[in-house]
Amino acid sequence: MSRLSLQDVSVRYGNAPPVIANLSLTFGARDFVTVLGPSGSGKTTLLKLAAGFLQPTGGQVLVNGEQITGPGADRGVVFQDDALLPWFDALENTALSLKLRGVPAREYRPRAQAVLARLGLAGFERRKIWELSGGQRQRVGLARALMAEPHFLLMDEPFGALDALTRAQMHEVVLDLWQRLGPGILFITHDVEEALLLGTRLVVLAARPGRVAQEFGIDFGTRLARGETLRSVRSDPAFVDLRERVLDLVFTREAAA
Ligand SMILES: Nc1ncnc2c1ncn2[C@@H]1O[C@H](COP(=O)(O)OP(=O)(O)OP(=O)(O)O)[C@@H](O)[C@H]1O
Repeated sequence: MSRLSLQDVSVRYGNAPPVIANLSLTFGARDFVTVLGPSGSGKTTLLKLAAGFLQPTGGQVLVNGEQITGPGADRGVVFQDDALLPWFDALENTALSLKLRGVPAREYRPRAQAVLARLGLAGFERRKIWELSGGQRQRVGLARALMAEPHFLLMDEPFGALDALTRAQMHEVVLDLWQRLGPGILFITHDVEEALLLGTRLVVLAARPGRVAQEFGIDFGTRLARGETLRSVRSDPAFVDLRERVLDLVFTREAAA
């Protein structure tokens, strides 16, 4: 089973104080780790380390015990600004990495079509990016990340710009693909409810330097994925209590920083 491990990592930009110090975090297939923390606590930096876009100045990032040296097909990345190419259609954006590698269209088309259909975009393959809604664009971003059948999905506030209803729909999409395909997910968010509703583990970071303040094991996402309603989960006293505790933890620390 695949495991991604950040071991005692630190990041320092130039001579400035460290942005992340001695942070350790390991997750594997079927883990859904949500990461919450005040602005500047190093959430995006953490994701860049896991993606291999950035090398730590101390410590190691390992996939299955091997130190990573850069991005890899085993790790799919989704950002908030989905970085889709507006002059390509949904299918070409989905298949972009295969297209760039020279894989012929007759091979990448059916694969991209299947992934788009899984994300509810059957019939939208030929639409240009500017002809899609925000939620549909994020689905294309997700489809692109899924094309290589990654073992890990790394998501940086992917739904931050969406309205509440579309965001709730995207939560269902992500929980469904997590349940069916089982990648390990690292999901960065600013939103306490989102962090609680999706994850199996919630990691709260503290700032200056970025480090793990606390970790909680949670089952709300698993319950939603199994069919419990959002209303029932959100009104569960365990959910309400934990939301208050986490809000306290994040905002008290933010105020103190
Ligand atoms: N390339 C860079 N050069 C110098 N400093 C950087 C660079 N990238 C990030 N930083 C600094 O590192 C710190 C952590 O940034 P990061 O984006 O990881 O935090 P974050 O928790 O994701 O913040 P936010 O919630 O505001 O997105 C910030 O103080 C930021 O200014």
